[in-house]
Amino acid sequence: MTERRDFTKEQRALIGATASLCISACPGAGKTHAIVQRFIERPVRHPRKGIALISFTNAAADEARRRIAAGSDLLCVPNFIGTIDAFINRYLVAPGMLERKGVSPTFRDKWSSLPNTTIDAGLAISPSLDAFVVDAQSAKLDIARLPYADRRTAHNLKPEQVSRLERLALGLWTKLVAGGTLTAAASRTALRVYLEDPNLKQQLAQLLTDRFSEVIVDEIQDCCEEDILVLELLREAGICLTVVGDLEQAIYGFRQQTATRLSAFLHGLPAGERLDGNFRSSPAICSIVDSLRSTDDSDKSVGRYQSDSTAVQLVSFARTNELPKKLMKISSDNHLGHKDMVVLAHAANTARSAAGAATEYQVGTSKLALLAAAMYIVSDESRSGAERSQALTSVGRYLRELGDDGDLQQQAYLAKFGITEREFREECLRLAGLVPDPYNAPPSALKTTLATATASQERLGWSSGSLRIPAGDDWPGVPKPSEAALSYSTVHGFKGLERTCVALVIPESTRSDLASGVDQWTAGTAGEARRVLYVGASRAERLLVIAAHRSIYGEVLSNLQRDGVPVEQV
Ligand SMILES: Nc1ncnc2c1ncn2[C@@H]1O[C@H](COP(=O)(O)OP(=O)(O)OP(=O)(O)O)[C@@H](O)[C@H]1O
Repeated sequence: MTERRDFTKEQRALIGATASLCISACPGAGKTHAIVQRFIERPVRHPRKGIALISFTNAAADEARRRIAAGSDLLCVPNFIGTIDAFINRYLVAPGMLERKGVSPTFRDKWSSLPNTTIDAGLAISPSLDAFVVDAQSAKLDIARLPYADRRTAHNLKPEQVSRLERLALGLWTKLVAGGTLTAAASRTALRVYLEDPNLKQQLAQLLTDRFSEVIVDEIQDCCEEDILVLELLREAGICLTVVGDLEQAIYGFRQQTATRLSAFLHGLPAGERLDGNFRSSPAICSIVDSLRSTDDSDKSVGRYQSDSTAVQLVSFARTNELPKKLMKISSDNHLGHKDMVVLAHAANTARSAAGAATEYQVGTSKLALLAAAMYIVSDESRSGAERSQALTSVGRYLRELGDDGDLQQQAYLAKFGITEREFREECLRLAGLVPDPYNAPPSALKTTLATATASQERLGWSSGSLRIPAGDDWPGVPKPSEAALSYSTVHGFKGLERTCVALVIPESTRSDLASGVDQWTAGTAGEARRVLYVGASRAERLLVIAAHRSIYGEVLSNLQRDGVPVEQV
């Protein structure tokens, strides 16, 4: 089962409640631990029904699974542990689509994981279908979703050219969805449609009641509008609902639009006592978390660092590439190893650079170069599992585009070649493993190796014939190993996680969202940018380093002093 621990009286009240309940909690209050324990103890169990434990990110769902012993029956049907997207896909959209269209859908993270999903209108750019905001009736190009290099070109397109792209995008989207392939956004569009049909809504509610006696939702503050629709459906269906969260940790923009509806929903649930004991962080960190919070709630350090007197460390910088050295020195001065520190920032590039990692690479646009980069990343053990898995998806996509069946939907393609999705990925992995470092030799060598991979070509139906060798038989760009001096993440990506030492980077005031969070903090106003600072700071257990650009350093220092946060300038 889980790690042994003594739960507090407040945590026990959450674990043992026998009816629906809404609990708010400070960061590090152990709400995730408590709800995992509730999932295990199941005070509202039913002999045939399961319990669902829903999180908002894959990382959080993985963490919940990790805390429940591997192989435990609790991880199996009829129980569910996963993200809200997976819950919606499996228990609402899949049965809804089967009922409505007689099709069992498949779900993809992004359209770009599928072949032939770029929109080619004979213009200077061919955006991915992912760059469009689509509902069932219209598609709209969202320039912010384009690669940086394409944005200027996109801004210069004539209105009729944009309309042409949008028409083609809507056509492709409609074709893919009708064939039963959906991304998370498409799935939510379908969900709305299904829940507007009273009969179908009733059927789906019945399916949920037959399946679950209780649904537990972690991080309730992250709900968007469709998620609230689902919660309302669960409540109407009479399923016991246990929801926990911290409204101050709402750091996704859509929360703004849903705040009122979410509050109304939460007010309809019986409220439990707020959990205000922070097991994660030292007193100094609890103190800056209180300062960053826009309400008057105050937390108490009650965990293993409650007697630690280390102050928050404040460091100034002019350029982020000065930071790796400074941060490493701070971690050694505090007797911490480099692995104990994570560098967090709002933007991935800032975090990457402050951690001393290689910058993003440009590998060119030829299929051979793209395939080489994806194969290289798949085999690069220094990269994260997510990055390598995404690269494997890209290998699959490029191979499919090299075949005659690129237009077939993935399910039809797999059926045609008599393989499962898993076998498809294994084949892609095998192929990538043939040339773990394509950059050791010129592009023509990779092309020759691919031409001799006949078993893979037959099994997956692709051919290397159309691959062009880049000019001069030289690689246009080479992905550098992603070995960073320190580990790093965006604040959003590190939500729900913790580390002994966190370095939170606040870049130059004119360019950064976090700097506007500092303005909100100074002015005492609530805002998402301030909440991002709050989430970032509250990930630290023993040592929090605030790396503030020199343009904002003074303001950060005076806020800390104003609120009595123990601070040391380093
Ligand atoms: N009763 C307890 N006794 C000791 N340590 C605890 C207890 N409950 C939780 N913890 C520890 O506190 C830390 C935070 O727990 P958890 O991640 O569950 O908090 P959380 O409320 O979900 O945090 P957040 O919302 O900030 O992500 C973990 O390291 C956990 O092991």
